Amino acid sequence: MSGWPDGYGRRILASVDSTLSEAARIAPEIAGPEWILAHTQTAARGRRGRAWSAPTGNFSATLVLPVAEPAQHAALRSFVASLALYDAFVAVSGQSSAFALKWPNDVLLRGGKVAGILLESAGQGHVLSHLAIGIGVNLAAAPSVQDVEAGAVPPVALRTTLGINVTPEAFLDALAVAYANYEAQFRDFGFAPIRTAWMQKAARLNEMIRARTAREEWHGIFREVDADGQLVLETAKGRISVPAADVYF
Ligand SMILES: O=C(O)CCCC[C@@H]1SC[C@@H]2NC(=O)N[C@@H]21
Repeated sequence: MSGWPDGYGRRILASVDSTLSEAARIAPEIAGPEWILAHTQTAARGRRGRAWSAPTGNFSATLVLPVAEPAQHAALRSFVASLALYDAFVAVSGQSSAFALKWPNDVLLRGGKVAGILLESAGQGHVLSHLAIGIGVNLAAAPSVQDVEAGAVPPVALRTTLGINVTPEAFLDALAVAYANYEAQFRDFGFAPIRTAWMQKAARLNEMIRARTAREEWHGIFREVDADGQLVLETAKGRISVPAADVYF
């Protein structure tokens, strides 16, 4: 992969509180998709209000997309972004079998978490005005296992796991090209091909997993991701579709 995709802008910051916060600040003034890359974030956030470790050398970026569509449809871009991340990892490492996708939107490297995605959005009612896709990749360093929730997959870094040094800028080049390809596919053909491609790279498909929210927990065989991006589990009480949860192996 090489070059930079047509129609996508790029801003590179030395330091920012969070590229997601910066995305919210610039969203009203942008006319097209814009990548924001920061070398350091001082207040990076992860899913479910968790803090995210973003030291210099790791990849911290947000893609801001002006969109005028229902939130449910826009949210499927977490799968678009996951696929793009997978392709970017393959492009920079030359390896594919080491990587897998964990529902809803983590990337695993040899079973450890190497990247995470957090979507944020703004708009009026059910229709959005912009979507921000925040992406963090442990290129150089991963937080220690004591710093993540008990039972979560252990964090890993690309450098220490595969011995590969990749700069955030080089990773952004690969990711931006891959993202633009999948975004065009999503725009032209909808979620179906994205869903199929995602499941081909899914971790633990047809295996027993646990899905947990603040209120409930389910055990079941991970059968598929449905047409709405929900996790389909075959439990002792039958098939269920889970719209949002944390997954444990
Ligand atoms: O919890 C997760 O797995 C999602 C982590 C998302 C982290 C990225 S780093 C760039 C962007 N800015 C943030 O504050 N968070 C996201």
